[in-house]
Amino acid sequence: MKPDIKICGLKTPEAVERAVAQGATHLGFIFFPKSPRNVAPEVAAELADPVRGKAKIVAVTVDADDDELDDIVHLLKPDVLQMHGHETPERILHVRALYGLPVMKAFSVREASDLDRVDAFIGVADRFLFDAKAPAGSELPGGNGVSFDWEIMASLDDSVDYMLSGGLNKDNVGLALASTRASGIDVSSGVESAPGVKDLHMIDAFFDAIADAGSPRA
Ligand SMILES: O=C(O)c1ccccc1N[C@@H]1O[C@H](COP(=O)(O)O)[C@@H](O)[C@H]1O
Repeated sequence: MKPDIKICGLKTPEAVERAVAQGATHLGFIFFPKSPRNVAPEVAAELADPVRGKAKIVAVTVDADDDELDDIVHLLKPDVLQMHGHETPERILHVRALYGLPVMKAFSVREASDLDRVDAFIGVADRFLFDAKAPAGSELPGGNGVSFDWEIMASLDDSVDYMLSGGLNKDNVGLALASTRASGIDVSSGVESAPGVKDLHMIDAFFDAIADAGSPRA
C-alpha cells in the first residue's frame, strides 16, 4: 500500500508546486510563531488555493485556542487539523464538533511509555502522528529534525492508524517505512537547506528515496 506523504512547513509556491508534482498527499502549514516555518493564515491560503483538491491541506497548530482556530479554519479552509501540543481528548472532541474536520493528534516519543497516553485518544482523534520529543532547549514541539527509536512503534495497538515523523530524510525514510507499519510519513527539516527554507532538490531526493524503497508515489 502506498504511504501518505506529508511535506510540512511550506512557505513558498515553488515548494508547494514541487511537493504536489512529486505526489505529496498532504501539505502542512505551520501556525506557531516561534517556528521558522510559521505563516499567517492568509498566506497559507494563497499557497494552498492553486493546489486544492490535489493534496490534503493540513493546518498544524500547537495548543491553539478557539479564536486562533477560527481564523485558520475560515481563512485557510484546511482538510485536516494537526494538533501538535498538549491537547486533551476533551479538547479534540470539542474541535471536531466545532469545525467538522478530522483531527490528527501528534505525540512526542522518546521511550515506550510515551505511548501510554495514546489509549485515551483512540476513537477521539481521527489519525495519530508520532514525532520525536524535542531536544533540550528547543522551543519547537516539532520540526527539530531529530528521530526516535522506531522499534518503540511495535508496541502500539494495531488499531491505531498513524503517520511517522521526526528527523526523516532521504537517507532514512526507506528504513522508516520498512521497519514500522506507518500508513504515512511526514517531513519538514529533512527537505530543507536551512531552517524554514525548503530545497526543491531535497524534495525530489526524498520522493526518489521512497520510490527506491519500493513505495511508489501516490
Ligand atoms: O515544523 C515546525 O516548525 C513545527 C512547529 C510546531 C509544531 C510542529 C512542527 N512540525 C512538525 O514536526 C514534525 C517533523 O519535523 P522534522 O521533519 O523532524 O523537522 C512534523 O510532524 C511536522 O508537522
